[in-house]
Amino acid sequence: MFTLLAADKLAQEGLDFINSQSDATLLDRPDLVDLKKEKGQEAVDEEVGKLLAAGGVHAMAVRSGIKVTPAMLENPGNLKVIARAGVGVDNIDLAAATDKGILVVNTAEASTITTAEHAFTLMMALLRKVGPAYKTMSDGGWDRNKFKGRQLHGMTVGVVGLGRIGRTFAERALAFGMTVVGYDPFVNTDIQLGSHTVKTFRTFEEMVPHVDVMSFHVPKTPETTGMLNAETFALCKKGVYVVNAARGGIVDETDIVAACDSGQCAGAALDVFTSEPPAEDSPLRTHPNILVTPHLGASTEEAQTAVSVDAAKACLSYLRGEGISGAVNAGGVRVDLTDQQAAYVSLADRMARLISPMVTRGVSELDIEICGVELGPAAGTIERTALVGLLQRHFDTPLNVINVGSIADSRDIETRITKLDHAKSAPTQLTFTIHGPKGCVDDAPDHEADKVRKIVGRVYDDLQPRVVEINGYAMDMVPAGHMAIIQNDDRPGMIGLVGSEFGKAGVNIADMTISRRENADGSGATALMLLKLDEAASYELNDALGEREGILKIASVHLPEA
Ligand SMILES: NC(=O)C1=CN([C@@H]2O[C@H](COP(=O)(O)OP(=O)(O)OC[C@H]3O[C@@H](n4cnc5c(N)ncnc54)[C@H](O)[C@@H]3O)[C@@H](O)[C@H]2O)C=CC1
Ligand SMILES: O=C(O)CCC(=O)C(=O)O
Repeated sequence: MFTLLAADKLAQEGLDFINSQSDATLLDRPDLVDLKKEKGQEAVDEEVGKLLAAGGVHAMAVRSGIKVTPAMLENPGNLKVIARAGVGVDNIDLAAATDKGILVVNTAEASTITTAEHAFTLMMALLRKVGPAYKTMSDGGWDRNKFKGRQLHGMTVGVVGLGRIGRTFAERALAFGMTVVGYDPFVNTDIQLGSHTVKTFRTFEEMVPHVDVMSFHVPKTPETTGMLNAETFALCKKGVYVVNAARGGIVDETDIVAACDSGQCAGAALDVFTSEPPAEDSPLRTHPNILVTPHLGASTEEAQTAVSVDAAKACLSYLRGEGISGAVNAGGVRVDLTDQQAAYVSLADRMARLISPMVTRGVSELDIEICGVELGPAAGTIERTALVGLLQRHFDTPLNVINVGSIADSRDIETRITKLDHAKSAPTQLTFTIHGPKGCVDDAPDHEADKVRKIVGRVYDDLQPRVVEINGYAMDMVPAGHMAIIQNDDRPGMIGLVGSEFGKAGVNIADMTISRRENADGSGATALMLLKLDEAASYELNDALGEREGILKIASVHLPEA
């Protein structure tokens, strides 16, 4: 049974969806938003932190009403996924969630049209002075001269951020007879919207002198914060209009008040604020040329229903292993795999765990060769799974496919994936080659092949995983259960020696495969034994065997049963 904590005010339809599922229960806590207003974010951190630490929450959905902070996620219990019912994830500490292995998803598509419509509404209302005209009338007045506005048709609007909402806004502006230009560092050419070409500029500074109105549709990042400020206002036409329904602070709040005072800005419409709600005495609330709405961009029945249902579905789909949609922090990871792909992901886990104890000097590079086009979609999952298997025994932090990428980055571990389209002669298989930090994985490799660790695995038609090679030793064994890998001189008596040490320790050898590799200088050969055991080999047994003449290396590992 999965429990979803609705830690914000989510539309009923999403909550009803959770309640309608036989494997899910709902913990609806819209009061957390009021708690934040009354007692602050710390009180929310404490309250949600307690709920999570108790272990009964598997998924959490939020809007922008509360923040998801590192303090809240200190001990996340069984929390596996956080869904943002909306687009902007700036209220979720992604690094903290990623470090704890928690998937973060958003519902990016569901509120696009609604938000673009709100930005467009703000632009129209701003240019026709609808806000102050309404205020005058509701105060009992009537003034037709004071509220003369401007016509959109014929004006040039600059769209900052040509993603989903920016383009949807642009389409509407074109329909109103505006000229649309844009700036987006990730859009390198002019874009075609219907029969219209939207000219794009290389920099924001190049665009602003050309526009009568500008509208922001960018995420809040270090690059976008304060991008419209006193300096860039100075480059604008006098009397420019500004719309911000993206995030507070993208337009500098002090500088916009100054620009509206000086007339450099004829008027601004803001839906979003650096601090929400803004202070009661904020000049943004009362400036005659500033129109404000309380973060209503996504607030329509249609969008809120859609984001709430999408968020609930995304959580359950991940928890059930059906798929990941809207992932913000899990690039390339998929859970909706075919049986064959899933079998190769399981093989990757086993191969990495098996080889992990033989990597004694750390890892600097992992080369993953995936032979077989049918495994292509699973490449990201295979990569992350291999890293988890390789690194987990060396870390106290629980690793998973979500957090392992950032942990590997923080340790300068480079992963390279080569995808090969197998020819008829080459079977579908995975090969991992692990390089140590100083070009070696081993303190004193006797053989060139032991400078790296290489393991090759395949899955046959029975979907059972097989290891077919370790460092040049050919074999064919299902890696499962308690296992030991022993490298020894290839000479008579070694099998007996190993058998008798295990026998003395009372550990039964259930299966054994032996492979021989010639020494490069022709001086003889070494062998690799891969043993399946009925129970774990103790440290003492490993130590005792490791001391025996002719035994070069021994490592043991426990893998899931196949
Ligand atoms: N007011 C509200 O209630 C809502 C506000 N939003 C805000 O709208 C933003 C945009 O949403 P979508 O269009 O769905 O996102 P999107 O990801 O489809 O588009 C964002 C665009 O911004 C561009 N961009 C990134 N850095 C930039 C920079 N320095 N300068 C110019 N462009 C840059 C990206 O290349 C991308 O094309 C969200 O990040 C969110 O903050 C979204 C929904 C509701
Ligand atoms: O209504 C909300 O939850 C805010 C929507 C929003 O800002 C977003 O989706 O990014």
